[in-house]
Amino acid sequence: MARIFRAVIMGPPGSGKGTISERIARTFGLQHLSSGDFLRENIDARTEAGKLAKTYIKKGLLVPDHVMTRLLLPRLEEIARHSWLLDGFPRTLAQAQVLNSACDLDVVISLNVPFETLKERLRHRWIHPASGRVYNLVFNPPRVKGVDDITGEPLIQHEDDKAEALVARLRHYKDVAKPVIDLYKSKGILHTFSDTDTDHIWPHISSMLSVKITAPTPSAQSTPTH
Ligand SMILES: Nc1ncnc2c1ncn2[C@@H]1O[C@H](COP(=O)(O)OP(=O)(O)OP(=O)(O)O)[C@@H](O)[C@H]1O
Ligand SMILES: O=c1ccn([C@@H]2O[C@H](COP(=O)(O)OP(=O)(O)O)[C@@H](O)[C@H]2O)c(=O)[nH]1
Repeated sequence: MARIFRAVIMGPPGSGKGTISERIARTFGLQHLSSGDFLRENIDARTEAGKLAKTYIKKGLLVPDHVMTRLLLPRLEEIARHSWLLDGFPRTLAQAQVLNSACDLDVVISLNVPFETLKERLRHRWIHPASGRVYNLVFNPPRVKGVDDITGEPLIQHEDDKAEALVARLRHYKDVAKPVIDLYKSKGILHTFSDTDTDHIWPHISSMLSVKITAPTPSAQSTPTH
């Protein structure tokens, strides 16, 4: 049986986590779990956690750690027999520590994209809210302007993708993510990719994952075969 592979992708807003996650999931057959999409599903389904999360998201705040972990960990257990890629979680050191005690990660991908590029991308980002599909008027425009390719439904723009809010958002991301990145660096599982373009980063991520996904686990290597 193929072994289970667990990966996390991190990066500031607009760094291409959603775009790259979609490619990773498609190419390597990993289940993609986006914390933002999962929260929105819970909000739409009016679950208790969804109702609580909405009060924070509406104010532009992070959802408290205990709410996030209570929501995400059971979902991870449900898909425990699959290989997965987590996008948007963990976001804080407390979340990383809880995840740490629940499972061993194989790889953490960290995206490093210049600020000017992030600003430019988010200005042109349009989203199909029901599916989480992401477009960019320059990079990957929808076939028909303002409309989702698959469903034909209207696309929307996030309020906080406006340039004015971005500096604060990025600063906040850096402060919160730094200890998480340091933790994964110290564990030797952090892989950082720096470029202005997902299409340039993608071949490097793809070849790194090809090697890691087919490599035997250290425990499998040491287990004698009978
Ligand atoms: N791990 C998390 N911890 C706390 N809050 C979270 C977490 N993941 C998502 N959220 C909340 O859900 C909101 C939407 O998340 P989502 O990842 O879709 O977008 P974002 O954080 O605005 O960034 P991006 O532009 O990278 O997509 C966040 O603004 C935050 O309030
Ligand atoms: O090389 C790239 C990668 C992404 N994008 C666009 O940049 C925006 C942010 O990407 P994404 O939502 O994947 O990033 P995230 O916020 O999830 O990290 C989206 O409009 C993408 O279509 C882009 O223009 N060039």
